[in-house]
This record gives sequence, structure tokens and C-alpha cells, in this order.
Amino acid sequence: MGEQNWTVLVPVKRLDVAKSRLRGTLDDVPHQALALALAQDTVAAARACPQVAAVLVLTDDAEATEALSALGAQVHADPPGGGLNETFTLGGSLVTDGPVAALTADLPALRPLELAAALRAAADGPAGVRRFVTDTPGTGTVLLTAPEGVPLEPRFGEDSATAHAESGAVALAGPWPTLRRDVDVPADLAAAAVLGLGRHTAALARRLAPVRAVDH
Ligand SMILES: Nc1nc2c(ncn2[C@@H]2O[C@H](COP(=O)(O)OP(=O)(O)OP(=O)(O)O)[C@@H](O)[C@H]2O)c(=O)[nH]1
Ligand SMILES: C=C(OP(=O)(O)O)C(=O)O
Repeated sequence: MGEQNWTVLVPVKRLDVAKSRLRGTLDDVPHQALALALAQDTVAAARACPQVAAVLVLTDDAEATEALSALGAQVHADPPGGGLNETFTLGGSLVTDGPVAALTADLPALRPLELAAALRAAADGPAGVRRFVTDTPGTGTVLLTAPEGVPLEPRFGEDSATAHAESGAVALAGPWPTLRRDVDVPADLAAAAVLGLGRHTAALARRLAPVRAVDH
């Protein structure tokens, strides 16, 4: 099964500005509630993953801090000036032992056992090598891992799959559809609903069909 020694970093932008491409996706649902629900389901799945010792949320948002702490995450503020890669780098520097995984907070269908399989594959790879998992389209990144003592060196952003490969990280090849299913635009939410949404997002998305709530 692999050791329970991973720290998973989950960055959550201030909810009023996060996930702007999803604004207005669900009628009558405040945007911040949707952005938070995506993060809650991501964090709940990571917490339920057998390999994960700790989930460290990085955020400057007070509401996200309260809600994600309630799910058992530790929380630390963004570095001054924020920025996704700067925030992941700060998070990685706070981890004193064990391997580190950087996970985006927009994975509402994520199943703990798929994350477990990806972390096991990362741990079984060649020593000292950073690994990553691309998103469903194959251009972005949902997960970047670094063994203990190896800096994360995150290259998230546009075309991050290429950027991570060029930086020496090696792509992991498993199927893991719920891990790869990030939600950036409205059609992604419908695709995630087909896989089965976590309970926080499902509660907001009842009119998307078919919606299945998944209890982690
Ligand atoms: N803490 C923190 N998280 C960030 C920051 N920028 C992006 N994120 C998070 O990183 C993840 C992936 O980022 P994107 O999908 O590009 O999210 P986004 O910038 O909120 O979305 P768009 O506005 O639609 O581009 C999401 O979970 C964001 O909440 C940042 O500066 N600080
Ligand atoms: C931050 C990223 O992108 P997205 O906008 O797909 O979450 C990424 O894929 O590196």
C-alpha cells in the first residue's frame, strides 16, 4: 500500500477571485460557494487517501480556512504577492519530512484510491525524480510530486505539462480519470458529474444530470 508519509499541498485562491472561468455556471449558486465546494471535495478526498499523512492548504481566504480546517487540513497563508507556483514553493519548504505532492483544488470527482494509486506510482519510480499527472486534455497538470529532500520546482500555468517535462519531471501514466478531471470551465463540471461528484459540489449541482454524490 505504501507508507502513509505524504504531505499534500492544496492551494486555494481567494474565493471571490478564484475559478473565474466558472462564474455563473450554476444558476442561483454564489460563485464563492462553488469555488469552495470544489476545494472541499478535493481536500476531503486527499484526507481520505491512505498514503496521506497531512493536507496543507495554502490560502489567504478566511472562509476557506475555516471550512477546510474543519475537514482536517492544516492551513498556511500564501507568500506575499501570492502566485500559484510561489505558493506551492512556500508550501513545499514548510514540509520537514516525507515526500510532497502539489495538487490543484479543482478536482471535485477525485476518489481517494486514485490519488493513492498515483502516489504509489510516484514513490515506486526512480529515486530523486519529480513526477506529475496531466489533466484530462493532457496540457495541464493536476499533481506534481517530489521525493523527500527534492525541491518541488513547480511550473503550473499554461502548458504546464510541457513545462514540467522540460524541467526534468516525468509524467505518470496511469488512467486515474477522477484525478485528471480538473474543472476549469462549465463543461468540465458536467464531465466531473458523470464521474461522480464529491458531496460538497454535488449538493450545489443537483440539476446537472446525472449527479451522483460520492462519500469519501
Ligand atoms: N493559494 C493560491 N492558490 C492559487 C493561486 N492561483 C491559483 N490558485 C489555485 O490553483 C488551482 C489551479 O488554478 P486555476 O485553475 O488556474 O485557478 P484560478 O486561477 O482560480 O482559475 P481561473 O480564474 O478560471 O483561471 C486552483 O485550485 C486555484 O484556487 C494563488 O495565487 N494562490
Ligand atoms: C494551473 C494549471 O491549470 P488549470 O487552469 O487547468 O487549473 C495547470 O494546469 O498547470
